[in-house]
Amino acid sequence: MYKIVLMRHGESTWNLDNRFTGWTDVDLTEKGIAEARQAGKVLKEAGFSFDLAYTSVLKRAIRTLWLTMDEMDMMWLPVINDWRLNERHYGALQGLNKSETAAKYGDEQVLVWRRSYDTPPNPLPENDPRTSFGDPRYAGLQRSQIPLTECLKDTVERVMPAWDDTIAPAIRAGKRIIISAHGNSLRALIKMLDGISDADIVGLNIPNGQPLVYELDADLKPIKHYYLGDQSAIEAALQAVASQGKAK
Ligand SMILES: O=C(O)[C@@H](CO)OP(=O)(O)O
Repeated sequence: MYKIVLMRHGESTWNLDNRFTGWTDVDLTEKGIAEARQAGKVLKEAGFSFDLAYTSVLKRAIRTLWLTMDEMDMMWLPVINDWRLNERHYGALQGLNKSETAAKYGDEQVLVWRRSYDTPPNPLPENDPRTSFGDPRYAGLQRSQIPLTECLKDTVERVMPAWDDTIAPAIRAGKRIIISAHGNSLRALIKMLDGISDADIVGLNIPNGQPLVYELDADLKPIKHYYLGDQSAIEAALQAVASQGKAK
């Protein structure tokens, strides 16, 4: 049996402002920093240790990992930064306030943009200053690999090769891993791991900064999963994420 830990970054400045974030590289708030440190404490108390970490190339996930590892006195842990673990690209919605967008277009439309499997928001125009073309962290990619928008299906299509090519082989080789990533890149991974249907994935939300343990069998199929920490706080955090896209 293998055990891996998935964790969404702590609260970011744009989570606090309730803005669509996607590939925008915003940092953690003070609360996000505290959540990341608390995650480290909880993991340490539960006896976890790791051989390898995976994260995205976005600082909210990277810093969450650093802070969690600092609490565990494991700053030495090897880290693989993989752009394929980035948040789902939110297209032209990036930067807009979620409640204001719901007031303008309706809660249902915003739910489709936030949670549907295959409906992407409108893309960023190619010449929009918010695109990631020219950003040195993506210098190794083809232009066609740098999204202008994504639906969850598109995110699954880049997260899965990261799982198949690097993460799954490391787990099979006996490495104890932690993945510090994002709400929707983790939804993509969990959809695949648990075989969640396109319809049911709409209801899956991931709270900030809470370690989520997956126990996997020899074929890397999930046996069970559970959040570590205060279960009622986690439930409240899940409901709060679900409500972010409502007008009121
Ligand atoms: O804005 C985003 O990029 C994501 C994660 O914070 O938000 P949502 O939960 O609306 O998909």
